[in-house]
Amino acid sequence: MPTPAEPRPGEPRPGAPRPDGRPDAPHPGTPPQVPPPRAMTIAGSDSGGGAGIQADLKTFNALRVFGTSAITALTAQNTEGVRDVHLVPPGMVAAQIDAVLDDIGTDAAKTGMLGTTAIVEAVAERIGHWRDRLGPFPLVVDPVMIAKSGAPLLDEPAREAVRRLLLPLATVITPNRHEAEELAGVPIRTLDDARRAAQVLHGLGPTWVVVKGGHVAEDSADAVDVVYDGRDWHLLRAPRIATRSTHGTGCTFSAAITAYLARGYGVLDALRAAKIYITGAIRHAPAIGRGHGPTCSFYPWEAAPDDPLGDPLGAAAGEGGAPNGAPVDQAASGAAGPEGRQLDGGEEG
Ligand SMILES: Nc1ncnc2c1ncn2[C@@H]1O[C@H](COP(=O)(O)OP(=O)(O)OP(=O)(O)O)[C@@H](O)[C@H]1O
Ligand SMILES: Cc1ncc(CO)c(N)n1
Repeated sequence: MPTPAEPRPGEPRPGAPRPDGRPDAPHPGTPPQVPPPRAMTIAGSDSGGGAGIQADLKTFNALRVFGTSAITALTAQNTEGVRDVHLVPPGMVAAQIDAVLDDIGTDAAKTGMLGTTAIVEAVAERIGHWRDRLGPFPLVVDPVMIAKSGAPLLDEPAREAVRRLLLPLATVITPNRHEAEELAGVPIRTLDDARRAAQVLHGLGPTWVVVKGGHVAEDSADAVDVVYDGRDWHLLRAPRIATRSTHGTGCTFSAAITAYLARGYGVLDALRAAKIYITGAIRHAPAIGRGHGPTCSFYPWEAAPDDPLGDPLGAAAGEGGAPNGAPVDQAASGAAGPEGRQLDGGEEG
């Protein structure tokens, strides 16, 4: 019988307690674990659990990505509104980012509620620093400004800081109608207005712009998001669901984009997969609270318990060994929504 290999000098014996007191990696006899993709959210806490950090971490988890966080603010919030806000000192926001990225690293990150200019400055500075150290991980900027209930989540002067410091760092920005109007200075009523705003926003430095359509043409049958990368136009189209459960839809959508980027999807595939996810999460929203209820982050587990949204775009979407291996448009041309409907309005001139 072969004798078990002796550990080399300096290596711990399998199963022995680690000198730093941290739990040892796999229990002897268990197969080696492949570490999951990692995603970080830098955002505000929503005590009601439907938006902000909570929506982001639930979404990362549902999409099988290990989530980490830096909290920028505490909100006392529920489905009816925001009762109070307590901002985290910018140095503490930076310390959370440093603690996570110094040890755990990340495969993608997103920002949500940032509150003030000082927090925007701290976040932009630390992201620049850690991208220099770790490599240029993708960053999704959801330029959150006001809650659905109307409460401000970013003060007026900080908008300029978002425009100047954060948008140029972004791989993808995901403004809703109001945020796109504010940042681009373009009023939006129609999809053509959204295209005009996307063009202006692209000029501010992000690689991809998604102007979300939740609040554009609200009487139309579909919820359509306009996508622009400086060269090509795409539409993310899905049926508009008649519901009051739309609290945190923007957070959940941008978190899903971040999760798919962390999993190695190309940007357009990540957007298409995230659109499928948010549509399903809205459709399966639970009846929670008296106001605008949350969406259902874990609906894929109920629909297919053995394969929760393994790959909504089909095997071609390029996870694992061959990220982005498939031609993006070929992969997406087969992407049907939860209704079996085509989600992508296709390329446009
Ligand atoms: N009723 C709906 N039915 C289907 N999709 C929707 C609906 N409302 C929003 N969406 C989609 O959800 C995503 C988020 O868009 P939305 O414009 O609601 O973000 P938001 O206003 O930033 O949300 P929030 O402020 O609640 O976080 C987009 O893909 C949008 O098209
Ligand atoms: C903390 C937080 N972030 C974002 C939003 C936007 O939905 C919210 N309502 N609360």
